[in-house]
Amino acid sequence: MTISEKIFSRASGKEVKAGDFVLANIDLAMTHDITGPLAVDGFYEIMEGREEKKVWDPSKIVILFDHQVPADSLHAAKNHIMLREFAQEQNILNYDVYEGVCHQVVPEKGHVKPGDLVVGSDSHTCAYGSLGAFSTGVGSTDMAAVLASGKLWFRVPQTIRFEVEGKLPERVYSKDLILHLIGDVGVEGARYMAAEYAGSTVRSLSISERMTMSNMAIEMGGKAGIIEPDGVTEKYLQERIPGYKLDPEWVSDEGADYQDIRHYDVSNLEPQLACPHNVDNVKPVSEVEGTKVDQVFVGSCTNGRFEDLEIVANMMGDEPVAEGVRLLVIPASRTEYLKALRAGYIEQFMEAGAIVESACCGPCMGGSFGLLGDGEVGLATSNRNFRGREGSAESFVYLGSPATAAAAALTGEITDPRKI
Ligand SMILES: CC(C)[C@H](C(=O)O)[C@@H](O)C(=O)O
Ligand code: SF4
Repeated sequence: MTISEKIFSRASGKEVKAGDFVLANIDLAMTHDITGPLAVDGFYEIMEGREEKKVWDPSKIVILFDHQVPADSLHAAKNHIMLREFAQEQNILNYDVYEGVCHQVVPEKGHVKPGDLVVGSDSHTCAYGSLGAFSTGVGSTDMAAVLASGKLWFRVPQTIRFEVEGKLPERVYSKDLILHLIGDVGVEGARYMAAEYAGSTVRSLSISERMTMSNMAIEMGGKAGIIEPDGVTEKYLQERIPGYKLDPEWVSDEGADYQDIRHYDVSNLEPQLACPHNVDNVKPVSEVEGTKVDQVFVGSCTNGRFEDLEIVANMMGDEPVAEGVRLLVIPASRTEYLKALRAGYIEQFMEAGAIVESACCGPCMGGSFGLLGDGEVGLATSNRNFRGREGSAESFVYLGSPATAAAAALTGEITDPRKI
């Protein structure tokens, strides 16, 4: 069995394999300020006529505010009021108004562990696969059903395994690797499959770097982006769940039935960029060098952690942001912000002329602020570059690693970070 088949077997109480339809028990459900209100409406619709209108288990629900914080419109403010009231009424204690981007906060607070079945009403919920959970995004109506019953039906997905070997060269990171994989298989390459990342390269990555890879599984159509848990996972969890011990069950069996196994050697991988307007339009940075940029955005659930900010800070040193370029730095959570603050990086960014905002999604999906205007070019460490994603439909978004972002912030154009 693959790790995903094992998780679905446990969650549905019977042995299942890829292709089976199951009704599974959910271990954790996450919703946020954009998709939450619709899920809550749906929940009350399901509950109509019942005397007790209670969620299935308040301790297994997490509600976070991140896409439009602080409220950037009256509509957002209304959504926030509704969710706060819902959390209070339902006794949902795991809710927070300004803790940061959901996909950073959920693992950071120790809500997810290997073997869990997690759903979130956000497509990048696949990020928690970095901890060996089967974690996937669902729509608000599915979330309504989960809030009411704690169950959801699934077709157990096939698995596509990515075996990655070799040491990542200097200034080449897990973001470059995942972009490379997406470029290779395409935006539908893992459609409805669990993307399983394995091999010595993946093993050598920190949880932060693994999160970047799991986060972007959806950009190849993946249902999940799962990494078998190991000592690195155990250590991360022990810092969050006192006494946590890794259960050796949560790995794929030798000879498990895969849809496809793909092999990669990253020893010579160059820094990669997803070019406008699709995440699978991936090219080595060297091919796009010299393109002028108007805005560099360092942040999001993909690459807004302390480690990412550290890469940018180290590359920038005491150099200023290039003239005419807006560098927008938005840490992914309050915790990551504080770590960067204490390390002196926030001060460094401010001195360099950057705009530093508190933890939220920022311009990642063209939400609250930092939008690109007609004809403008942005380079972002986030995960999507669809037309209009960060503002104007006439703007252009490139996606790259924090190092590639730092290089562009320093030079004002797309630059190979290995040259800095
Ligand atoms: C707002 C939400 C539905 C959306 C998602 O599901 O991914 C957003 O987070 C995104 O990244 O596009
Ligand atoms: S940071 Fe971007 S990708 Fe992540 S949840 Fe927010 S909008 Fe979605």
